[in-house]
Formats: sequence, C-alpha cells, structure tokens
Amino acid sequence: MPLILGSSSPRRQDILKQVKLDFTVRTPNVDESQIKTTKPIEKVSALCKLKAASILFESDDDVIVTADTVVSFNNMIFEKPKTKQEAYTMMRALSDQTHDVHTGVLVRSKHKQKLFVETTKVMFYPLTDEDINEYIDTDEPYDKAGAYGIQGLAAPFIKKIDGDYYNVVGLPIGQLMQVLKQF
Ligand SMILES: Cc1cn([C@H]2C[C@H](O)[C@@H](COP(=O)(O)OP(=O)(O)OP(=O)(O)O)O2)c(=O)[nH]c1=O
Repeated sequence: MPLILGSSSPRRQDILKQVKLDFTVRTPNVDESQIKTTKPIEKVSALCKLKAASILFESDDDVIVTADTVVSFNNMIFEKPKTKQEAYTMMRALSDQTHDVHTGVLVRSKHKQKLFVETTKVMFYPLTDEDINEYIDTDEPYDKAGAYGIQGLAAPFIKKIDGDYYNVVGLPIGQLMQVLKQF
C-alpha cells in the first residue's frame, strides 16, 4: 500500500517518520480562502478534502493522507498568523485559558475514503507581555495554527493538555494508524 502524505508540513512528515512508515510527500496546492465557514470542525473537514482533491493518484493502490489543523477559542478560529500583531493577539487571547486544537484528516484510496476530526484541549499558563513579545520575535509562530508550537519554544506555556499531543503538532497518529488498518 503506497502511502502518500499530501502535506508540506515538516511536523507531519516527522510524525510519520517517527513510527517508521514508508511514505512519499506531495504538496497540496489550494486556495484556503475559498472555505468560508466559521465552524472549526466544518473548516478542517473542508480543507483536508480540498487538499486531497489537489493530490493525484499515482498508482491504483495509493493511499493519500491530507490534514488541516486549526485552533479554536471563544467561537474564533486561529489559523497561521500573518503578522506579528496577529501573533500577539492570538497569544494574548490564549493566555491563562483553555482552547481546542482540531485536526481534520482525510484518508483516501481509489475505492474508499475516511474523514475524521480529532480534538485536543490545551490549557495555557498566564503569559506576560515579555513572554509573548520574546516568542513572536522568533520565527516559530508564523507557520503554525494559533501562533504557537507546543513542540518548540512554546512548551513552557503549556499547563495541561487533554487528548492526543500529536494532534496538536498537526497529525493525530494514533487515530490515523487505526484508520489505515481499514485500508
Ligand atoms: C497548535 C500547533 C500547530 N502546529 C502546526 C501544525 C500544522 O503544520 C500547522 C497548521 O497548518 P495547516 O494549514 O494545517 O498545515 P500546513 O500549511 O503546515 O501544511 P499543509 O497544508 O501542506 O498540510 O500548525 C504545530 O506545529 N504545533 C502546534 O502546537
């Protein structure tokens, strides 16, 4: 079963390598702005479907995996911050609060497909302006949903998580492996 990871995210690649799966990488080419919904579960579901539609099957038994991760808090969706100001606003909102990280995953062969959304709750410690300003001066926030990387310099901001850690990093590997067994 040739596995194709349809993602440019280095974290998703690292997680698959960690569990010694053989896979090739293809980069999805999508205009994410065409998905207008403000509901996080609908959004990640639509985005991983859109990403999947941009990856071509290369052989009849290919299995293609695509994913999308967002942070949701107080009815807002936090994607990747485009500016320092946006990163500051996201981190200020997440400080001393609990938010959800949702990752949608689509597993697709020529014969069937399975979509699931995994949710992890993440609680942040209170952050000072100095904590935030130092962090947003690094390059870490800008390619990450919610403007932080739990696996990097933001690790000390985390008080507690409830759910799959790998889901926060962008790929819920436990649930994904369960689904791959059906393919
Ligand atoms: C919350 C959080 C997100 N992230 C990352 C995971 C995802 O790569 C990224 C969310 O962006 P996505 O749009 O889900 O993915 P991507 O643009 O990186 O890659 P592609 O569309 O090609 O698949 O945020 C972390 O690495 N650590 C974290 O703690």
